[in-house]
Amino acid sequence: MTARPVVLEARNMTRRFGGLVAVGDVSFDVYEGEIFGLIGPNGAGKTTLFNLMTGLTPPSSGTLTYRGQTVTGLAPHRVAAAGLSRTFQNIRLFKGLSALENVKIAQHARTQAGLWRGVFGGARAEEAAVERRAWDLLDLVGLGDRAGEDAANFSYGDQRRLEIARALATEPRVLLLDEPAAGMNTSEKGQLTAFIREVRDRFDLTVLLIEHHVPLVMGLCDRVAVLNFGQLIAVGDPATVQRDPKVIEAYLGGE
Ligand SMILES: Nc1ncnc2c1ncn2[C@@H]1O[C@H](COP(=O)(O)OP(=O)(O)OP(=O)(O)O)[C@@H](O)[C@H]1O
Repeated sequence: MTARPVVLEARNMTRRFGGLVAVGDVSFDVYEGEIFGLIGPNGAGKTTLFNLMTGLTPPSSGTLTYRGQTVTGLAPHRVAAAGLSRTFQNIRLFKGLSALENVKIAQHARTQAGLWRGVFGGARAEEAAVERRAWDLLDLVGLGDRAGEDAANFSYGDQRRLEIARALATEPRVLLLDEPAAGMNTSEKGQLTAFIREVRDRFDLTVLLIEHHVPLVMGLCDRVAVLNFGQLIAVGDPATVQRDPKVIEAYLGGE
């Protein structure tokens, strides 16, 4: 794993909210193609760290570089355009719009740029390509036969799949998933490991995920980082991290 190129370098990332250090001096590397899990007790700073990495929250200090390019300080849409795309703990679909429309909207930023670049293809060709790709993505996440349905009618599991399709629509190189199993039933959770691996392989992605469901993290992730009170207390392969006394203490002491 360590022979692979580093795609993300987090260096001393810190975020304070008043007197609270939500994320304190966090540094780690993520290697190309790995599935990297971020765990920790409630309030440990996981979502804040994702927000710092994707431009939603500016860091108090520290940097994130993606393939050598500093992405901290960029607006969220610029971070996405650089290749980092994410889903949210609280699902952010457009309710009242169909699954297909939800995916098409997510492609919008990319295709506008493409519209100006495309000398030979007109708007109609562009629209057809958007539509085709949206269908492909829905097929991939197993929702191809429900493309016309209102996203509001989907189960949690299906809404999360649709969110992943939307994230993939921006053609990311790195996919950040905030609690992909939240709200899923046991059978949906069971399918999620294979699904995330399939998405990683098919799109040649690096995947970061926050997840509370420990068996899922342990069975899915190549490496795991553990946050506790904003501090990174362990990074390593799942078996080693699970045995780490600091990690055991954080979970037993915190919950
Ligand atoms: N915008 C904010 N303003 C003030 N405090 C915040 C803000 N966002 C997060 N915090 C605080 O920062 C700390 C870390 O929160 P965060 O949501 O990142 O943790 P988490 O590990 O993602 O938690 P959970 O597992 O419960 O989702 C918490 O104490 C939280 O209350």
